[in-house]
Amino acid sequence: MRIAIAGADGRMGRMLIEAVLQSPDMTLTVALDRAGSPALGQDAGSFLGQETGVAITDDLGAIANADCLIDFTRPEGTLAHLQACVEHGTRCVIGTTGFTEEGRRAIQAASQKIAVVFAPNMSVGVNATLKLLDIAARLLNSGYDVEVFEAHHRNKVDAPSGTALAMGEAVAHAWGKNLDDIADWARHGETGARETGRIGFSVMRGGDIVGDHTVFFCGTGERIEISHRSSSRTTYAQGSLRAARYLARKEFGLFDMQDVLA
Ligand SMILES: NC(=O)C1=CN([C@@H]2O[C@H](COP(=O)(O)OP(=O)(O)OC[C@H]3O[C@@H](n4cnc5c(N)ncnc54)[C@H](OP(=O)(O)O)[C@@H]3O)[C@@H](O)[C@H]2O)C=CC1
Ligand SMILES: O=C(O)C1=N[C@H](C(=O)O)C[C@H](O)C1
Repeated sequence: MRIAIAGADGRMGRMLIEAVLQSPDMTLTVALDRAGSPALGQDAGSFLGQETGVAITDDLGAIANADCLIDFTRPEGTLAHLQACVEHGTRCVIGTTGFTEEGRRAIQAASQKIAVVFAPNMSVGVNATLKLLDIAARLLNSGYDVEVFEAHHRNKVDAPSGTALAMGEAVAHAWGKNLDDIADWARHGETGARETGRIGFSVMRGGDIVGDHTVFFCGTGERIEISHRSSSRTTYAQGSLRAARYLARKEFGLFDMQDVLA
C-alpha cells in the first residue's frame, strides 16, 4: 500500500513514518505538514537519520500518490486533507481529535465517497476497554456515580480527550442516554451535591504523559475503577496501520476501530 502521512513532523506523524518504513507491505509515498512548517522540504526520515526520498510538503495534490492517508493533525487540517482524499479517491485513517459536530458531519459526508476509519484511539487496549465499560455500565446502571478522569502531556490542545469522550459515550449509550444530556464537563465553586445519573469529567495536563484514562463507578461502600494507561505511542501507530490495511478492502463507508478489530 502507498501511504501518505499528514502531520509528518508531529509526535504521531514521526511514530507513523517509522512504523510505515518498518512495514514490508507499505511504502511511504507522501509526507504532509502545515504550510509554514519549518519541516517542509526535509526528508521525512531525517529524524531517524534515514533517507526515504520523500520530502515533507504542504502540497495536498500529492495525496493523489497514495492509496491511504493517515492523518494525526488538527481538525481544520484533517478536514482539508479529507477533501483532497475525496478528490483523489484516497482512503483515509483519521486519528485527530477535537472535532465539532459540524466537523464530524463533514467526515460522515466524505465517507459516502471514500472509505474512512475515524477513531479517537487506535490502541487495541483502549478499544477492549470500551467493551469492558459497556458491560460495567449495564451491570452498574443504578446506585453508581460515574466519573471519567484523563491525563495527558502538557502539549495536548483539546479536552477532554477524544478517548475520554468515547468512554463517556460508551457508558451513556449503555444507559440509553445521550452523553451531552448527562455530562458534567467541569466543577468549580459551590456546585451543590452530585446529581444521580450524571457523568463527570476531569482532566489533568502535565509533562510527557502519553495518555491515562480511568472510569470510576462509585457506589456505597465500594468503587470500581477501569483504567487504561499508554506508555508509548507505538500502539496508536500500529493500530493506524491495521486500520489502513482494513480500508484496502473497502470502497467507501465510515468505520471505527471496533470494526477494524472485529
Ligand atoms: N486516535 C489516536 O489513537 C490518537 C490521536 N491523537 C490525536 O492526534 C492529533 C495529533 O497529535 P500529536 O501528534 O500529539 O500532535 P502534534 O502537535 O505533535 O502533531 C500535529 C502535527 O500536525 C501539524 N498541524 C497542525 N495544524 C495543522 C493544520 N491545520 N494542517 C496540517 N497540519 C497541521 C503540526 O504542525 P506544527 O507542529 O508545525 O503546528 C504537527 O506536525 C491530536 O488531535 C491528538 O489528540 C494522538 C495520539 C493517538
Ligand atoms: O493527544 C494525545 O496525545 C492523545 N490523543 C487521543 C485522545 O484525545 O484521546 C488519544 C490518546 O489519548 C493520546
